[in-house]
Amino acid sequence: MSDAGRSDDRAAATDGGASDAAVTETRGVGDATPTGAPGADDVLSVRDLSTRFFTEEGQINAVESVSFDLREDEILGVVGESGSGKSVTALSLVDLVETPGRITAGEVWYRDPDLAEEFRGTEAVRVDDDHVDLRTVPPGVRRSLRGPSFSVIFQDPMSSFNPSITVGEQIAEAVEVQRRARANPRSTRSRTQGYGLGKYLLDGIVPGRDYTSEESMDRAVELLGQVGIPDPEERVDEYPGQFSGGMLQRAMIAQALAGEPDVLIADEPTTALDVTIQAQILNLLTEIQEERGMSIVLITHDLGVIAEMCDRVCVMYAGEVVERGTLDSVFEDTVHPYTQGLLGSIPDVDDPRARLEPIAGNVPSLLDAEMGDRCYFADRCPKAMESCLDKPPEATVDAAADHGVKCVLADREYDPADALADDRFEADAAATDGGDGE
Ligand SMILES: Nc1ncnc2c1ncn2[C@@H]1O[C@H](COP(=O)(O)OP(=O)(O)OP(=O)(O)O)[C@@H](O)[C@H]1O
Ligand code: NI
Repeated sequence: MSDAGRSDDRAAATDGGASDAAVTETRGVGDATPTGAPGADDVLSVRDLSTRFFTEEGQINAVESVSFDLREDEILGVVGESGSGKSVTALSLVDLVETPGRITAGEVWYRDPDLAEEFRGTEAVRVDDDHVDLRTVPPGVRRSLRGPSFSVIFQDPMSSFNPSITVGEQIAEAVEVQRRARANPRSTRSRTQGYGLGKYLLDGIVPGRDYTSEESMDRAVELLGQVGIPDPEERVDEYPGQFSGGMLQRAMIAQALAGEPDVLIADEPTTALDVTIQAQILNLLTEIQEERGMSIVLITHDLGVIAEMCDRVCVMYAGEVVERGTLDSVFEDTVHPYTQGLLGSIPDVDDPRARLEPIAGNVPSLLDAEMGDRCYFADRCPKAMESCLDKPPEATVDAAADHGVKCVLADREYDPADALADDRFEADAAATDGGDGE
């Protein structure tokens, strides 16, 4: 497999063509590496998405050329340690990255035949069959999709409620936005006008009282009940501050479901909850997903949750997707030592006394200046070799299982004789500082 067409420049993320060259050569029949146009059953196809934060300390590469497909009716798990770029990826999908952050490259193809029809032939908007690259549509249209098309359950429930509006009104508003969008699917303008209330107070718009219909309020009560909030008829009139963290988390899930979105992005939706409720909520998500045919991106630290719920999985490390594929293939034919490490840290249900083995070392800072151009996991990797000082291209493990990995072990066995000496990283860093780039 040739590495030839590969640009060494990290900025190659902005130049999909060059960085894809090597990947294309490794592709098998099943289109394992998501580099081409979105497939017909992909609700969402992300290509080479990069998001950076431009801070005083320097440029932080929070999301580094991430690509994946979200299929219709599937749950895609995104897993990785703290700081691996999961939340920033989620925010990037819905265009909610805030300054000093910015999406610097990539495509976010969303399947929406009406939208595609509306923009087909326009110059600035990229359309591919039924898919539209959301990065190229006007920002107002992008916002209008939040709710009826995309919903996000954020890690921090406080951030998605306005403290001065009752929980019920905010959920009812999400119901109304969805109803308007459904009533008028072809008109982007009507959606855009509908946008702005409920959870979109992120943009500082506050709905007036009595804005929501009784019908939507009834639906809000129903949704609160569904997510396990006791006495929903009463709680619906309370303010977010009157809810405990766990209750608010559930209310946020109700709010996200109110829009009946095509795509639900759930960022650690149950971290704040106790184990019983956690299981309840996850069951609820699965049920609703099956009932409504929704696609879910489920972000979690917990590979156990992934194993239970997901069809497909993306493993993130240091801003990159390092291994991805169907659950079975990634769990059974694991290639990346990082994935192996995460799997090793799942509690063994059959043997509760089994020790957890967290991966030694820490996630790198993601500061561009400190990242270099090699496998980012190499300095924690029990199988690091000399070749890991070069950036590994994504290789196909099993095309049929959509299983790809960024690791040299994809096509060679680990040989302890090749083990990398500990001081090689410093030597490599020194060489990079000396400016050996081409
Ligand atoms: N507002 C910000 N300003 C600067 N850097 C940021 C900002 N938000 C995120 N980052 C950086 O982006 C990186 C990825 O963060 P992210 O929140 O996506 O990680 P995560 O995988 O979701 O972690 P966790 O599991 O803890 O939620 C972090 O290392 C952080 O340094
Ligand atoms: Ni996060």
